[in-house]
Amino acid sequence: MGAEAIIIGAGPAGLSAALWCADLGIEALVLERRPEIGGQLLWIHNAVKNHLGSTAQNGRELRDRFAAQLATFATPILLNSAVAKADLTAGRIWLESGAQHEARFIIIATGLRRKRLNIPGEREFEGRGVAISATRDLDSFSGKRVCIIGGGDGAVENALMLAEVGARVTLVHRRAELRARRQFIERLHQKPNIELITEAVALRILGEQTVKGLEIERRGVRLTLPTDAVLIRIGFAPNTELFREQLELDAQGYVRVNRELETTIENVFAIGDISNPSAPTISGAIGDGATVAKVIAERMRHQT
Ligand SMILES: Cc1cc2nc3c(=O)[nH]c(=O)nc-3n(C[C@H](O)[C@H](O)[C@H](O)COP(=O)(O)OP(=O)(O)OC[C@H]3O[C@@H](n4cnc5c(N)ncnc54)[C@H](O)[C@@H]3O)c2cc1C
Repeated sequence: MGAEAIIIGAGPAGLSAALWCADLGIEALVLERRPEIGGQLLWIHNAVKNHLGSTAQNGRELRDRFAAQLATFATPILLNSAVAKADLTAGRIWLESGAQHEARFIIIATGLRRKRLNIPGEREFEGRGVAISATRDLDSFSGKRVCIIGGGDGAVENALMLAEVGARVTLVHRRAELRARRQFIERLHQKPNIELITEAVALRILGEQTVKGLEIERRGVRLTLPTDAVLIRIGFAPNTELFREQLELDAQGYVRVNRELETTIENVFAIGDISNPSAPTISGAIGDGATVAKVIAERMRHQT
């Protein structure tokens, strides 16, 4: 028998939906494009203290606990299985490999990705001085010049962490005011090795074998900041391009859902960060997984 529900994405939302489906007797199949489950949990390198009922040294530790709990059920989770195409009305999904899956209920839990600037040099120097993902090896930046682009929590927190290991940090932000939380901004102003450049736009990343500079434009004037590394921390975007033609999205690409987390297509749900632009959290994603499974169980009960 095929699955009754297909869950796309194995972050907290998808894993919670899988757990609840198993508990409620719904046959589910999870499709995850990466080689391991966890979604953004794998990017959390600090302690997770705000998840009720369980703290963790980092997101990976929390992920391991989710995985252990899920392993007590027999829900199939296909890794390296990126969904490439979907006919949501027909409940049909195609993987990049060409394999096809079908189910009456589709649960989309594809989460967020880090935004890129799409400027010259960004892809060319990625891994050779340019970083989009989280910075783990902080000590390697000691004594180095680092430009960080962005003005939210991620950018300012990274600037503080790097300043603390002795990097010379320039924070480049396109607006006049930073968007980060107040505690971060107060600490930023106390660090002599962080320079803040506001109202500036990054134009291109320069280098040869490795990064040598960042060209920016500020109030109509172009200048090059000499630097050893460029970290891009300009926020997140929802992974919803695949469904753009079929679902109703808001201006930022987040899926619009009703109170049952159902999209504009019957029996197609969007849960977790992709339908929650204002408050993306682990707890919220997990709650969505529970809600969607309960809604599906109720529909199945009334139709059998
Ligand atoms: C640095 C950082 C720190 C954070 N700290 C906290 C914190 O302290 N507390 C807190 O509550 N929240 C925190 N968050 C937010 C939290 O991690 C997210 O809200 C949560 O992970 C959202 O879960 P999700 O399942 O909706 O999406 P995600 O975790 O993004 O998972 C989505 C999954 O879908 C997969 N996917 C995407 N497209 C496809 C496709 N086409 N086919 C198959 N699979 C696909 C992805 O690979 C991914 O595994 C933090 C986030 C970050 C980045």
